[in-house]
Amino acid sequence: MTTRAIPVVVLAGFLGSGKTTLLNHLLRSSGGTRIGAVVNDFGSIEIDAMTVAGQADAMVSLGDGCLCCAVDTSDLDGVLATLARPEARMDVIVVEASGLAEPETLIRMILGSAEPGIVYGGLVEVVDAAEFPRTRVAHPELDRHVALADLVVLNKADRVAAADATGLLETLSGLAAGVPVVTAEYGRIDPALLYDRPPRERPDVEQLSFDQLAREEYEAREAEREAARARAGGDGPHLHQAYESVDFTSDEPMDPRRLTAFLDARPDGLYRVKGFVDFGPGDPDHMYEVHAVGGFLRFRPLPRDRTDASRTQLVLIGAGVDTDALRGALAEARGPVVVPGAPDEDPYGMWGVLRHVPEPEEYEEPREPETRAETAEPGEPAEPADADGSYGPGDPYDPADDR
Ligand SMILES: Nc1nc2c(ncn2[C@@H]2O[C@H](COP(=O)(O)OP(=O)(O)OP(=O)(O)O)[C@@H](O)[C@H]2O)c(=O)[nH]1
Repeated sequence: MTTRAIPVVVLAGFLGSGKTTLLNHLLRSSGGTRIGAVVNDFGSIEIDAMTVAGQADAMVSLGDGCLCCAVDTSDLDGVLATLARPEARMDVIVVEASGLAEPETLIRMILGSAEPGIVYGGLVEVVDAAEFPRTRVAHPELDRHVALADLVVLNKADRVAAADATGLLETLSGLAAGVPVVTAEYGRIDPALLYDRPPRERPDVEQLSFDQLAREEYEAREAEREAARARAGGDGPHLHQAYESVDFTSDEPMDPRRLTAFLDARPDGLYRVKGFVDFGPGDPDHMYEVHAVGGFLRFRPLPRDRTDASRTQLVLIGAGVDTDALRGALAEARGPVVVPGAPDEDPYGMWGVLRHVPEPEEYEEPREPETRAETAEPGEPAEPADADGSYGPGDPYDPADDR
């Protein structure tokens, strides 16, 4: 029996570009390919890890801080060694970098890994179509990240006009000369772009030449880039140097009006918010996943019996933000707990949240029409609650739509 080296693919992209969404798409559409996921969260609450857990064949979280800053690379080596054990039977390992990571450093760490069972499998750079023009101005180093990629995914194509998407594709193709640039919505790319489908029984000689070629090609390209960087005066500042994160946890439910007022008026520098919110009596049946990226804000209801999240856990990431003020504002947005049916109950309190809930069709994997008909229970509504497909306060949120 031959043992082939397992490709390690690095999934990078600026804060909120859609890396976890893409990783989850790969995991859901793996079609038998065994994927090991390594997730590196920037904050100490591991929101990404919680979102990915349960879907991967094996998931390891390397939390709190950018992996690329680790002086000691043994953490990553240890994780790769565990996932590469023959008993784990992995076909591919995907390392999701934090949104502030330097992909270059991560690639070097993988190439320099002492683990013989792995081979560097390429860099996928995810770009947020709606935010890239702005973030690129603030962070010119993003151009360098795109240039390093082996595959560029122009994600969130649904958020820009077709003409803007075309312009962005041209820009990205110019930056990443010679590599594929694909557009995507919710990270739905063809997994074959990243790895071969179960490449189990390949003859020795083919495996060797394939892996060897990939490495040699990368090393030649890297040497060229290294020389170009040295001529230009080095790597420049790392993204995460300017950013700070605030973690917030509360066992007390959050007040929907005060939390949405805070989020709707969030300071400019606060680029990313993610996590889970418990609105207590505001919606006893659901926890809410929240995401803010730049000017974009979304809540997504998660039936309580189908999520491990049980209390409010938020990570806020920004540059030039007053972290104490953020903590104070979040503390102010807690409770008081309203007793259902009591006179001071706020029946419209959740409206501000529901305004930011997308229709499930927007973010779900497309389903075959007959799948829904087959899985529907007798009497279960076949259509969303309202004629326009939206959910409003009082409408039952159908857990089947979360599937
Ligand atoms: N409209 C739209 N939203 C998207 C798309 N892809 C992802 N999102 C949303 O963007 C938000 C951030 O997505 P994530 O996958 O968490 O982004 P990330 O890159 O992992 O974020 P960080 O780990 O914080 O850097 C979530 O609300 C996603 O549902 C897309 O193609 N279109």
